[in-house]
Amino acid sequence: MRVALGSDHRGVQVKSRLIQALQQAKYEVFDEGTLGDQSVDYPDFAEAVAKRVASGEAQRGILICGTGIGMAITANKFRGVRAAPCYDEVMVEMSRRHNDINVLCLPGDLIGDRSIDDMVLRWLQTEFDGGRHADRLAKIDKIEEQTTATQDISST
Ligand SMILES: O=C(CO)[C@H](O)[C@H](O)[C@H](O)COP(=O)(O)O
Repeated sequence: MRVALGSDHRGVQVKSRLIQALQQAKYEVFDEGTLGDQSVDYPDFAEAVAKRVASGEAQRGILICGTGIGMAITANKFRGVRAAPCYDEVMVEMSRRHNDINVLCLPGDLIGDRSIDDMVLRWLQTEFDGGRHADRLAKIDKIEEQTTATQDISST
């Protein structure tokens, strides 16, 4: 599985640690930056990761900023991306089983001493439950199609 990772300055240390853990676990990794601790704008990195996932070049994305919120807002602008901030094991597992999220947004500032590597590996390995949850995701896809079509019409 190919995984794209991105962070802003608040998530860069967590990103480095995760890249090592994922490579050790034999995942193929794209590092979309940032690479240093200078202040940067999280939408730039969320865009890079979301494009990898939306295009199919990566099956999953992981974004880390202070809270994960801005990353999720940005990534969800891309068709086919389902992103959410998750901060503990239960959120991580349910985000896969019920919502089939493909971009995990982590709060670098709030994760504390939790084992982030284990949390992320659990997220990567948890399957979607399907069934009634798939019907709900289909409704979200329909809304996405309708709103995109409306936006296209109003911009002409
Ligand atoms: O979630 C975020 C954006 O919604 C993050 O917490 C950012 O990392 C944060 O806003 C960056 O703030 P800074 O004061 O410029 O470090």
